[in-house]
Amino acid sequence: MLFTESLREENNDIFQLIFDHPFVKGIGEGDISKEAIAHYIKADFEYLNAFMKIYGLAASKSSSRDDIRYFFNKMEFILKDEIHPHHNFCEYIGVPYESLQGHPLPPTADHYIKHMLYHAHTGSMGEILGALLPCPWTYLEIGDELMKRYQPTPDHPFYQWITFYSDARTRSTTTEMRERLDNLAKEASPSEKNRIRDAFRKSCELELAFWEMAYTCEEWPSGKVVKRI
Ligand SMILES: Cc1ncc(C[n+]2csc(CCO)c2C)c(N)n1
Repeated sequence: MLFTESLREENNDIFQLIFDHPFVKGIGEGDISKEAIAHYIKADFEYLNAFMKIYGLAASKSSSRDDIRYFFNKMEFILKDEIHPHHNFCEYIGVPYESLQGHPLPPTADHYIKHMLYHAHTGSMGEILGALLPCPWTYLEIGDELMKRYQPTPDHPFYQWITFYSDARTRSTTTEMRERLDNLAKEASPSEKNRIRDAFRKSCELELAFWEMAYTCEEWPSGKVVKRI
């Protein structure tokens, strides 16, 4: 069994909890509160910024031009394309995208970003990819699950969102990242493989927690945050 096949199997419990999460089901049903969507976009705009920075850190740890090109292309894809699903959500709630940018992160998004940054700064390339992979993989499977369960047509309010993630490009992002990680795993020691497993599972947990954060409009316990300058 390939290393990433074993990761998928070990974390199937979390994948199923994600498919059954009320926010994710709400995408399929075309019914989510405006507050939850706005909360999601505010955090996810910052999440995508962090994701691009992590690709940059991974590029700085790359030893071949092929690897540098790979991370560069992935950054460009986020900048140019990954914003389309955000636009779909913004149009649905009738709020300009710009007004949802630059907000402080709620605790779960803050945790997720710092978890990825930790592995990017301290870990091997395998560990970085292990922390990043649940992002495209869970969204690809959400897209597939929603297509299967709800068979949305172009008049569905989240048709663009669902088809974006069940599209061939999210599939190839996932497949390429898996192939890179499977190749690295062939050379990895048992302790490194365990660190990759840990990074992967925590990112799966944090993907699930991110949906819950948006659904419950999670805030910091005091209700106050220090604004960044
Ligand atoms: C919390 C959260 N997790 C995953 C995605 C989806 N996503 C973000 S970047 C990317 C491409 C990776 O190269 C994908 C699929 C999201 N928007 N927000």
